Amino acid sequence: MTRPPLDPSQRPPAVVKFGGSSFRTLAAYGQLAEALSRRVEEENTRLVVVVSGRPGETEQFRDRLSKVNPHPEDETVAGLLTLADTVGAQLLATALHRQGRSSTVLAGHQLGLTTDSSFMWARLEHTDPEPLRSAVRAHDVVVVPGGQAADKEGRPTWLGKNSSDLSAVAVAAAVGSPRCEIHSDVDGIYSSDPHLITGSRLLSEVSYNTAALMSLYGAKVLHRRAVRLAQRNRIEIVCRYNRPPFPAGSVIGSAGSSVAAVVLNQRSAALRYETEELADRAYTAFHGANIDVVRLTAGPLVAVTGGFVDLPEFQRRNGLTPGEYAGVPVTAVRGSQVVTQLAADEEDALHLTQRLHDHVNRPGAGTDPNAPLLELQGV
Ligand SMILES: Nc1ncnc2c1ncn2[C@@H]1O[C@H](COP(=O)(O)OP(=O)(O)O)[C@@H](O)[C@H]1O
Ligand SMILES: N[C@@H](CC(=O)OP(=O)(O)O)C(=O)O
Repeated sequence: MTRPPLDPSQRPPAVVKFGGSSFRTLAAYGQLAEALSRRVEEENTRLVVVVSGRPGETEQFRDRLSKVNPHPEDETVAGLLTLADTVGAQLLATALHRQGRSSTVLAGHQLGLTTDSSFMWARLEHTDPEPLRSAVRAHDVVVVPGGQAADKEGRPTWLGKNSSDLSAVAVAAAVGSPRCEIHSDVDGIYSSDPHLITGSRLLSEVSYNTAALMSLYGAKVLHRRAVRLAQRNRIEIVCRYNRPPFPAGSVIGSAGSSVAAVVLNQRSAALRYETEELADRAYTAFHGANIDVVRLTAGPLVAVTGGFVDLPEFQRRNGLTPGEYAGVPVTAVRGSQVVTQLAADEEDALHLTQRLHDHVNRPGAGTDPNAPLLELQGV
């Protein structure tokens, strides 16, 4: 006797995220809706799909806002910049409806994710899983705009720039899914940015600690707080390419061998302060605001990684003596060791990264996590 298939509304849905790079054309919405619909049928599963706005759209909103008010209050920034992801979610939902697929959009204030009231880089404080779970019971596909949440008063908050990964992991935790699949224009974490650095290698198994470390120093692909939230909830992150058949490249979990990687983010900036004490104060202020920042030890230096922070305005608002621009940090990572060097500008950072990457991957370099990385200082 064959058993009836399990009712998909009773099982955790698959949680998948598609970054902005998945929606370079409007045709991408229809193509993705078709592929998602097929997955619902073939795997007899329900889906929660977290989507980002189209590439550059969030920044277009920022640009418009700054023309109306060059120093807008955080609440407005959160209210406006999160709209790009709302647009993306609605476009995907309507593409799914066109396929005849039942779907709904759950926006930040409906999701059950409650944050503090810091608006710009808000911290998740509480999750009520019920809104998501009941939407999953009612629809084949629930579409969630990334980066959105709400504070206790129901006001829209923003989890910060590029925070859709964090939304996806928070959603996976809420619906009890053991896995979160993150789709992008790369199929995983590489030993350096594969679009810029020749010879970048795919890292198939990466530990939470290494992924979080690379992200802290500015590697795009995965959001640092998403990795940490996944680690706390034992959720495996599977990185996949964003076109069918969505091949999986890297898995981020508790396993993962020691890797050698070089992190480049041309938007990162190091600031040099007059004294160590001023650098400490600046670090504390950035860190307290939930912005990715590293206190470099080679001097009174602070690296604000990942970009999209108005540094002069942040320092002014926080009463900090402004630091002087000290260059673009480039960081070599092996195991838990890190060495950061400063490049004069974006162009120089690219050359430095290539040199460091060639060096750590030279034949016979080995992967011993305890071998000193300090030798890199002279490269
Ligand atoms: N170590 C790395 N491994 C893979 N990709 C990286 C790395 N460092 C930087 N990147 C960049 O991250 C990009 C993917 O992140 P992102 O632009 O945020 O994608 P999405 O819009 O899909 O979320 C890649 O296109 C790649 O250029
Ligand atoms: N609106 C978000 C979308 C996002 O998180 O983008 P991505 O998933 O492409 O990094 C942003 O630009 O910050």
